[in-house]
Amino acid sequence: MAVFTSLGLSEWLVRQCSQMGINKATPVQENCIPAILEGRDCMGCAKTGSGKTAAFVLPVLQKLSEDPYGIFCLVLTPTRELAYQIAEQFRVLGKPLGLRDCIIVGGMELQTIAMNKPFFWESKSEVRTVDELDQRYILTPEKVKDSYLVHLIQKFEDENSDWSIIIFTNTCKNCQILTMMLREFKFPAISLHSMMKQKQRFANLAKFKSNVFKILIATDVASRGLDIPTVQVVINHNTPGLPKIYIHRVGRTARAGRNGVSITLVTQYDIHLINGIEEQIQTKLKEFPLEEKDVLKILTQVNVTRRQCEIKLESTDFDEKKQINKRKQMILEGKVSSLLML
Ligand SMILES: Nc1ncnc2c1ncn2[C@@H]1O[C@H](COP(=O)(O)OP(=O)(O)OP(=O)(O)O)[C@@H](O)[C@H]1O
Repeated sequence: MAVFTSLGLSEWLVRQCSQMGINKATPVQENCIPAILEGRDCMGCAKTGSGKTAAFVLPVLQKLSEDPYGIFCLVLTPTRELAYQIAEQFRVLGKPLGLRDCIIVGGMELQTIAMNKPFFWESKSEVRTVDELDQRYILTPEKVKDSYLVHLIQKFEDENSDWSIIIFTNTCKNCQILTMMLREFKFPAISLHSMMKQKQRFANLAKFKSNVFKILIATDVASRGLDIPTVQVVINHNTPGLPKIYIHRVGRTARAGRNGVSITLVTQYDIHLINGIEEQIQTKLKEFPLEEKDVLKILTQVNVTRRQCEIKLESTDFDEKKQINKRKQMILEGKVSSLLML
């Protein structure tokens, strides 16, 4: 690993990095920072949690410090939460510059920016090595996905004093129901999905980051880029349909060289999806050992609780299909870009 000064970064930036515990450059930083400093267009591709943000934030700050004038940099992100997270990195690293930033989310038109002759760097492996991330699966019968989940969380709670879990699920409705259900079981759970008001999304994320709530139940709105170093476990409540989504989701743990576990709940109908994932990540998922009889003990209680939560949700105005249709209509009418809907 190279030290930052050897990559051409100024002393003040190296000092800022070391205050954040960043002393040696990761491969994506080592390869991209000099190219960006040379003024070349650059595309960097590396595994999750490997410091891609600092790979562009650092050279941007250096260039800005050399000529601190005007609107210098526009960063586009796939989700609103990520926009705030990246702005925070700019603020922390760029503090000595008195950097001013502006976050724009939702409700604006986007324009395409043309790039020519980019420098392209891709790491050999885009996915985690087994050393850092222990990737597991649990084969579950169809309609008892939820009992396994409750049992798993119970197990983590019993075995660890300090724990934090992200559970990914496929729809906003499922996300909402799972949160209600886990709360019935007195778990400290909170949700994050795109049917929530933005203010609530930020508030919930902040509560999870500060460990007030130890379980975040989220849709794929949280699967890209979120950097919460304390997350030890990612549970896929549904098997992701695409390997790329799997890679992004499980990449929310084992960040920056830390260890982590991912557990994917798999039904007999998802085996082909797991095969596709294993092929892409070139790793065989290992089975997560669980005592089935312990799961069966809570089966009825979990099913009844879930049904009660579904009934409770039906009595509210939570209508995911209606929301989706409304958004599609807005995109069709050109009132908003699909990118800004995430
Ligand atoms: N050189 C470094 N040494 C140690 N930690 C680092 C280094 N660079 C960045 N980090 C830390 O690593 C963590 C992950 O960085 P970052 O969020 O940029 O990863 P990423 O590659 O963008 O991940 P993802 O693909 O999931 O978005 C952050 O907490 C960041 O502060």
